[in-house]
Amino acid sequence: MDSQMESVISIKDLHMSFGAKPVLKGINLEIQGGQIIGYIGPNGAGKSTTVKILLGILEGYEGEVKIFGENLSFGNIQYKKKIGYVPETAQMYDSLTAQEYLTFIGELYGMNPVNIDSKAFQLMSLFGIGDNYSSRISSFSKGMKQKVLIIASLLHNPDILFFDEPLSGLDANSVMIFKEIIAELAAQGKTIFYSSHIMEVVEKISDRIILINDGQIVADGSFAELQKMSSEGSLEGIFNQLTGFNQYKEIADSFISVLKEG
Ligand SMILES: Nc1ncnc2c1ncn2[C@@H]1O[C@H](COP(=O)(O)OP(=O)(O)OP(=O)(O)O)[C@@H](O)[C@H]1O
Repeated sequence: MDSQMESVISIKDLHMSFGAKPVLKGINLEIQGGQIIGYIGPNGAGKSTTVKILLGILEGYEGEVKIFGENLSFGNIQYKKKIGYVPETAQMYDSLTAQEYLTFIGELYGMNPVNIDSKAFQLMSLFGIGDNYSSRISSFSKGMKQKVLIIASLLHNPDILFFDEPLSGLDANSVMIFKEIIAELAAQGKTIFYSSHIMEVVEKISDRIILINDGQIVADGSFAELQKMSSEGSLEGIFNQLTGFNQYKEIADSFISVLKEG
């Protein structure tokens, strides 16, 4: 079996434009199972656009995108049952209780309602919010909502997980639990596609880091490999260098000057 056949995600020469504006300019990626992929880049670089194409919720791209060997443009959506997703900002049906919401999501994935209920309650309890299982989501704090979103993405035991800023709102203890969970999921062979702007976390958890800038991949390798191609020691420094950014002080000073006007 060649490495291409083993790819869980395969992207070839992916282009995407919104109107006349090119956003993805030839992305090529082969991703094998059992890895945590840190997918990083500046605001507007094209990360969410890539993920939405992989999720099958954004069409009109050029190039070839395959998940589990299945070409997405052929319209077979079975692969979606093997995918979990935590979006950066989510519409959560706030008037539902956590129990109702998770049951709804689990049923969308074809799970048995009894299994969903048992699993969802146990997972919420493990995340310290079991007492809120029957409460409306509208009464939840930001971090509590985020925990429900994480549980919703994992409930059906997917093989690929797409996380967009999954730690948003989580307290330090919950962050440790979450990092451990994803490390164990990757060890089981699952693929984690992890988008975040928190460089310290991406640096630590990722087996492979893909840096995208202006719709193109500008670095792809382990943190150690990225360090070798840069004079910087931290991922934050490598990010600044490879995206050609070094004027943070000047910009901050100008910002303060504008604030002082009038
Ligand atoms: N539906 C849309 N219509 C028009 N332009 C869009 C649309 N979605 C995204 N874009 C544009 O595509 C570019 C890439 O956006 P995308 O959301 O993929 O960036 P990102 O890397 O995820 O950024 P961030 O780090 O800010 O989340 C941006 O310039 C954005 O304005």
